[in-house]
Amino acid sequence: MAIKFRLGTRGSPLALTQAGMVRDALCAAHGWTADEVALVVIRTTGDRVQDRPLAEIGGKALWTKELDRALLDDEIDAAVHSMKDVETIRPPAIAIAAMLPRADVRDRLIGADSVADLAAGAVVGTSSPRRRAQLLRLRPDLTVVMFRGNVDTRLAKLAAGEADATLLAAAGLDRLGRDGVGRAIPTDTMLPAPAQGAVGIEVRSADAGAARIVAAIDDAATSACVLAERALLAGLGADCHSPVAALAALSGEMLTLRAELIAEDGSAFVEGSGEGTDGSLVAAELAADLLARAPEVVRRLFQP
Ligand SMILES: NCc1[nH]cc(CCC(=O)O)c1CC(=O)O
Repeated sequence: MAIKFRLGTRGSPLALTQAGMVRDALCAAHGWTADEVALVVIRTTGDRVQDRPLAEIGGKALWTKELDRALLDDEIDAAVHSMKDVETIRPPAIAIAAMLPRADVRDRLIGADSVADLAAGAVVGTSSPRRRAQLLRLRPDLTVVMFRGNVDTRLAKLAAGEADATLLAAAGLDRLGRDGVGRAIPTDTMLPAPAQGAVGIEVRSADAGAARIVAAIDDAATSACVLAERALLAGLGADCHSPVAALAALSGEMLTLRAELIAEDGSAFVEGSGEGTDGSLVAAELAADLLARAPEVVRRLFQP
């Protein structure tokens, strides 16, 4: 047996599960056996530093920098990512080549049945500026404390009483077999992060062979929606420090994109939507529209 393809992944349980899903999809598409696809675990700065806010140690690049290097150094043929963690602007030498079918896009609340049901003044653990802003907008009485670490770490912190509740992506919980954990929050109550629930695969831009291999497992609707959500981030000049939520949906050729920008303390926000057949155009127009209508405290968080 010879290795036909090398997939780079982070080493967290969720990352390994997602890389396994990509391996299975590649095997099904190309008639390979599992041992012909190597999973190469790359340790990232984000995995090592758990005790400080991501913003302080450098943001989203923490998760992708080492995988980018391994890809560019030809140690791997493709890198598997949660698309939510992939920076808005990618190096020209790296291309997003495919996405798996999107999972449940919603956040789940763990510790109460709904945001409205949280006790007055409850403490909620999250390190996501979006979740923090959305929670405080809905419930200004809540106290939001920093919660980092992988899914298991956060559930352990909750069990240890460090907070009354926490929010996690349904996609991550489900993929880790925790489908019974928490209550899904409707997207009308809490719009998810751009690209939430999508697993993407990147290749070297110059590697047409790898791009072709990976394209065989692309879910076109997921790619169209997630690329539109990412184009919105680009139009806003937004990154992982930005309290922005966005969700696209496809109906035939028509793409609908909803988004909201929220002040970090939840005190102000702007929301809007757009639709059309060209996702990047819809995204660019919605970004401009939101910025034009945003209250000053919200607008100054964004630098297009
Ligand atoms: N930022 C961490 C991260 N990146 C992707 C997921 C979940 C899986 C997904 O959204 O695809 C999570 C955990 C979470 O937000 O609960």
